[in-house]
Amino acid sequence: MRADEIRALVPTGASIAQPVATIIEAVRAGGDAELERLEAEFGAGTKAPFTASGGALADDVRAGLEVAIHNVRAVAEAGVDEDRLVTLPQGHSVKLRDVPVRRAAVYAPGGRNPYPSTVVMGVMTAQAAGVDEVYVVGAPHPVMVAAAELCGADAYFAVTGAQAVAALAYGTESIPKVDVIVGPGSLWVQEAKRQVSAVVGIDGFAGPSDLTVVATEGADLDALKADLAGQGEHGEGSLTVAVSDSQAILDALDAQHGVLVADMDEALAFVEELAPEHLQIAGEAAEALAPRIRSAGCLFVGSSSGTAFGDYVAGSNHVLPTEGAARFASGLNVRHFRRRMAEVRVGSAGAALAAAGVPIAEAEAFPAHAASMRLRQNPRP
Ligand SMILES: N[C@H](CO)Cc1c[nH]c[nH+]1
Repeated sequence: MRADEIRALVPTGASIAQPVATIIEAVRAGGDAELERLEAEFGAGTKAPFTASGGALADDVRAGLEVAIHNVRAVAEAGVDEDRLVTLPQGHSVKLRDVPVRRAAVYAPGGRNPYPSTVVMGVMTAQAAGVDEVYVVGAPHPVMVAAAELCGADAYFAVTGAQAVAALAYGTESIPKVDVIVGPGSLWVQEAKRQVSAVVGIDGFAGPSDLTVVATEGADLDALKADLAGQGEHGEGSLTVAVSDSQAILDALDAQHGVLVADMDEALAFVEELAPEHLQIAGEAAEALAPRIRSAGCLFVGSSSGTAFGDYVAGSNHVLPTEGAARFASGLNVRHFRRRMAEVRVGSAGAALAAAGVPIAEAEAFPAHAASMRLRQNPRP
C-alpha cells in the first residue's frame, strides 16, 4: 500500500465544519450562558469514568508524573531561543526579541480515557516558554485536575469540546480569552481550533495517533509488537504500520499495514512520504538510518526506545503532528508559545537608510513613505 493510500483512510474535520461553526458563533455571541447550554447538551466532562477521588493522586502516579514534569520541562527549556542583536552596515541595529505570549490554554482530552500525561506535556512546555498564565481545559477528571495542580497550572476550566475552544478564543464572562490553544482532543475540538486559528495561535490539527516501525535484522520483535499494540490502544482511527525488508519480520509484527521494501533506501522514501507521528527504527540498520530521517513527529531509535516512553516520561513531547503533518510541523514545543519581535533602532543611520529606502518607496508610488524616511536624514532627538 502506498503512503498516500494509507493516509486517505483517516477521517478529517470537514464533515463537521458547519455544526462546529454554529457552536463557535453561539459562544462568541452568547458567552457563558451559551457555553453552559452547549456543555449541558454535548459536554463529555461529567460522563468520564472517575478512577481517583478528591483530586488525590496515588503515590506511584504522583512520583511518575514528577519524573515526567522534570523531563518535559528540561527538554522544553532547551528550545528557548535567546534575543539576538544584529548590527548592520548602515550603522543601525535590529534586535530579534523572543517573547512569550501572555495566556495559553492546554486542552486535555478526557472523554474516553483521562490524559494526565497530556496535562504535563502542555503545561510544562508553556511554563518553560515563559507564559504568564497557563490554563487547562477539559473534563474535570480528578487525575487530570490533580496533574494540573502538580504542574502549577493557573486554572482548570471544566468545559469541553468545540464550545471550550470557542470560549478560550473569544473569552466569556468566566473564561479569559487566551493567545494560544494547544492540545489534542476529539475531531470537534480539532475542527474548532482550526476555525479559530485566525484569532488565536494553535499548535495544529491533532488527528488519531499513528506509529510506524521500521525493523531490520536484529530488532527485538516482541518489543516492537508491544509498541504497535500500545498505539493501537488509542482506538478508532489510530494507525500502525510496519516496514521491513523481511516478510518474516512483517508477519511477526502484525501491524495494521505491512510494507515490504527491497532495502533501506526504499524504507526511507516510504517513511518520508508517510511522515508518521511516531517513528521507531530498530535492528542493525537503525543507527545508520536515524540521521537520514526528517519527516517524523518524534523518532525513537533502537529496540529499547519504545514510543510509550515518549508518551509519558522520556521528556520528548507527546503532542505531535499527525496525518502526515510531520512534513512541515513540529511536536509541541516552546515555539508554539513564543513569538519573535524585531526591535529597530535607527539612531544616526537615517541618511544611509533613506538613500536606500526612498527610491524603493517612490518606485512603489508611496510618496508619504518616502517623505517619512527623508525626514530622518538628520538624526532626531
Ligand atoms: N500516544 C499519544 C499521542 O502521541 C499520547 C498518549 C497519552 N497517553 C498515552 N499516549
